[in-house]
Amino acid sequence: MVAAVASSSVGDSVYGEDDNSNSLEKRVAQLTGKEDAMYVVSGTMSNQIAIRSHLYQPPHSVLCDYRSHIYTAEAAGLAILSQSMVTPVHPKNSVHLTLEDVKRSVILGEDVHTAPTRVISLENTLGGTILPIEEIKRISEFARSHNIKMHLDGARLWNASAATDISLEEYGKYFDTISLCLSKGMGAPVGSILVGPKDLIKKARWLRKQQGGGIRQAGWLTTAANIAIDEVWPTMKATHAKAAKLGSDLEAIGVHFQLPIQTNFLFIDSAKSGLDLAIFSEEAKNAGVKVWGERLVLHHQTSDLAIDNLKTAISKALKRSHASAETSSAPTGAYRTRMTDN
Ligand SMILES: Cc1ncc(COP(=O)(O)O)c(C=O)c1O
Ligand SMILES: C[C@H](O)[C@H](N)C(=O)O
Repeated sequence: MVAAVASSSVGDSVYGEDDNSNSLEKRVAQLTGKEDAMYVVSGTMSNQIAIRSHLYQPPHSVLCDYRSHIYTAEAAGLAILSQSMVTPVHPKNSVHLTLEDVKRSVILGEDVHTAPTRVISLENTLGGTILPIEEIKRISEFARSHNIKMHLDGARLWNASAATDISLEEYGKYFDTISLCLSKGMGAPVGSILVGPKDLIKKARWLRKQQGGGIRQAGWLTTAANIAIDEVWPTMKATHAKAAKLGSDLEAIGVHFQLPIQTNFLFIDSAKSGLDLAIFSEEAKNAGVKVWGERLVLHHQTSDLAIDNLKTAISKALKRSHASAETSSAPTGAYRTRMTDN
C-alpha cells in the first residue's frame, strides 16, 4: 500500500481531475449498484453529508437504532448540521432493529406537534452483528411506501458482505445512500465513500466543499483505499473465523458476551462474567494488547500471538476479579462500549 501510493495520480480532486480518486469512486458505485460516489475523509462526514442531503425544511427527524454511531458518536451532527430530531429505537430483540420496532416509533403524517420521520438510518454491521437482509428488505419496503429515505451506515458493510456472501449490490438495492468506511477494518489510512443517486452526490460534493472536506491531491489516499478493497477485504472471512474461535475459547473459561459474535467484534458482558474492567485493562496493558472496555476488535493484522496474550490477560483478570470484592463498572468511552441495556 505504501509503495503503491508513491506512484499515485496527483490531480486536483476538488475539480474531479484526479484519476485514482475518480476510479475509486466509479468502482465503489459499481460495486454497490449506485449511480455515483464521493470519497470523503471520514465516516462521520460521509454519514452527516448523506443525511443532510436527504433533508430539506425542518421539522423532520431521523429514525435509527439507539446505539447508532450517527446518534451516539457524531457530536450531535444531526441536530446541528441537519436541524434534525432523532428517534432512537431500542430493538425488542436486543440485537437488531425489526420492522415492528420501526413501526412502533416512526413518525408519520403532518401533525403540527411532530417532526415527521424523513430518513431511516440503519447500521450494518452494528457492534459487529449483522442486520439480516430479510429485515432490511421489510424496513426498506415500508420506508419507500411512506416516502421515507433509507440510509445505511455501512462503515463495516464489507464485513457483513464477507460474512453473508451477500453482495454490496444486493444490499444497495434497499438503500438510497450508503456510507462505507475504507479505514477501520479495511486498513486504508484515511477515508470513507458515500454512494447514491447522481443528483444527491452532486449536492453532497457541494456540502463536502462547504465543510472544508474538498481534497486537492487525494490520489495518495484513494490509491491506498483501492488496495484495501483488493487486498484486505478478501481477508475478512479469516478474521471473522479467528474472532469466533476466540469467543469459544473465552466462553470455555467463563466469559459471557453481550452480543452474538458474527464478524470481527466481541462484546464481553463484564457483569455476567464477573470481570473487573479496571483489572482487565491493567492485565491487557501488561500483555501488550490494546482493548477498549468490554469491546474486542480483530483485524487482518491481529496476530495469533496477540490473541494468545489477550487470552492470558483475560484469564488472569478473571482470577483477580473473582478474588477481589468489588467489580468496577464498564467505562463509558466515546462510543457505546455497552451494546445492551441490561
Ligand atoms: C459504525 C460507524 N460509523 C461511522 C463511524 C465514523 O467513522 P470515522 O471515525 O471515520 O468518522 C464509525 C467509527 O469510526 C463507526 O464505527
Ligand atoms: C467510536 C469510533 O468513532 C469508532 N467508530 C470506533 O468504532 O471505534
